[in-house]
Formats: sequence, C-alpha cells, structure tokens
Amino acid sequence: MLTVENLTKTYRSGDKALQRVSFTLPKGQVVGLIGPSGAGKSTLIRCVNRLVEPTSGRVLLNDLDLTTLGKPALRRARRRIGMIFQEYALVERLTVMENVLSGRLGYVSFWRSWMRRFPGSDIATAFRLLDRVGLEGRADSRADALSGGQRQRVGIARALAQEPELLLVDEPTASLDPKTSRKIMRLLTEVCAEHELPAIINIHDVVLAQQFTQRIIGLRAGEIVFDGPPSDLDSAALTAIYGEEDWSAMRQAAAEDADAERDQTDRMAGLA
Ligand SMILES: Nc1ncnc2c1ncn2[C@@H]1O[C@H](COP(=O)(O)OP(=O)(O)OP(=O)(O)O)[C@@H](O)[C@H]1O
Repeated sequence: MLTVENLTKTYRSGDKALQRVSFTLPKGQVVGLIGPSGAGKSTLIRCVNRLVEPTSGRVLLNDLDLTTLGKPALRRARRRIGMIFQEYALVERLTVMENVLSGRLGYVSFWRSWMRRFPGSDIATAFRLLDRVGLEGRADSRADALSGGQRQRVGIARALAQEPELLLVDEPTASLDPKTSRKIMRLLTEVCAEHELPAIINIHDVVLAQQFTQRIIGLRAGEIVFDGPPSDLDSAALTAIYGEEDWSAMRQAAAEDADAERDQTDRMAGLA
C-alpha cells in the first residue's frame, strides 16, 4: 500500500508544483495520473521515490516512511519501487537478458554485479518474466535490435525483476503507436493484478487511462481536482482538470487519431 500525505513541492524557482496532495493506493490498484502540461505529474512521481525532494508531506510505502530516510536506507528502499520510463532507459548495447537482470543489481553483491554473475534463481526468474511479457526466445537479442513495444516489454520485465512493492510508470506509451500503446497498457495492468502491485501511471492519453486503469487522479496546477473511477470522468470533471478549451481540443485530436488509425487498418486490409 502507498500512502501520500499532504505532499508539497515548491521548486527553488518558486514554482508550486504540488500542493498538499494526498491519496492512498491499496495493493494491486492501478491509477492513471492525468493533467495538463505543468500540472505536476512528473514531480509527483519523482517525489514518491525522492528523485525530487518534497518540500513537505509524507510518503509511506507499506509501513516505511520514505521521506525521512537517509541515503543508504533510501537506496535500499528504492529497490522496492520499480520504475518504467517513456524512453525505456535500457542499456542499448546489452542483451535483453542483461537488461532484465539489471533489475536485480540492488540485491546482488558488488563483485557479482561487476562480473555479471547473477545467481541461477535470478536468471530463472528473468526467463520466466521474459515469457510473461511476450519476449520468449529474445533473451540474447541486443536491446537496440528491438522495436519500441518490445523495449517497453523489457522495461516492464526489468521492473518486475526487482520484486517491487510499487510501480511508478512515466508516460509508458508516449513513444508508441496507438495499437502498441494499448497492448502495453493491457500488459501493465495485468502484471499489476498478478503481482498485487499498486501502480501510478503518468499518462497524457485520457482515453487510454480510462480504458485500462481502475482509478483516475486528475491534477491541475499541483492540486488533485479529480479522484475517482474512470466512469465518473465526465465532461465536467475533464473541464475541471484541463479547462474548457484544452479539453475540447484534446477530444478533437483523439477523434482524429482514431479516424487515422481506422483509415490505416482499412488500407492494410485492402493490401492483403
Ligand atoms: N526542476 C525544476 N525546476 C523548477 N521548476 C520545475 C522543475 N521541474 C518542474 N518544474 C515546474 O513544476 C511544475 C510542474 O511540472 P511537472 O513537470 O511536474 O508537470 P507535468 O504535469 O509532469 O508536465 P508535463 O506533462 O509537461 O511533463 C511546472 O510549473 C514546471 O515548470
């Protein structure tokens, strides 16, 4: 379980990126974090694992107060938090297997990691995870030989290899086409259910968030202006999050994207 209490972040520039943000995520719950550019989504994700230091407030992962930890304890605690990034953050010249095993680095001794000698149980786990994310047979491929969707699958397997208690996911589909985005979101939500993992997914695509997450948190100017099930995300709620003009423009853009995708599918079918 993750508990965020009155989390506040004011950058040195004076930007109030988060203002008294509070919520609790039970085990296995996947939250879509939405909001306009500059609303504070990235800041919130980074304050949870203290890549950005909060100005005040508390973050509790199960019983552990992350906000009070000194550096060594924080390093240990971060093992318990899996991160998945927009640009995958893989080591391109290493194999898929090596990238997944890097999720175990926080657990193995320095010499083992330096020699890249991981215990057999870690390797067995990595193979199992690769199967789960649909990359069976690709363990020896170099990361730079994979498509965007496959790279994100490696990113998911690497995060799971950490045996995390929480997943923080930053724009996982921003570099992917619509169809691959849906596959990745489906995979993410399935593995969270299987591992009873709570997850925060920072996602700019409202339709995807609605389709795949169980709960939406809407941020505007650093404050939570919506917190509820996707079915409650009506026009009024979207206007509260994005403002009238932005929301209408987004709806228009989403409709155009869907049209373009349908056209493309029709063309491909015509070629077959
Ligand atoms: N390192 C920083 N120093 C100063 N101000 C910052 C810093 N990072 C973010 N901000 C400011 O904090 C506010 C929230 O930014 P943040 O990046 O968290 O928003 P966001 O919702 O993730 O936006 P986007 O969707 O564009 O990534 C903005 O006003 C931004 O300008």
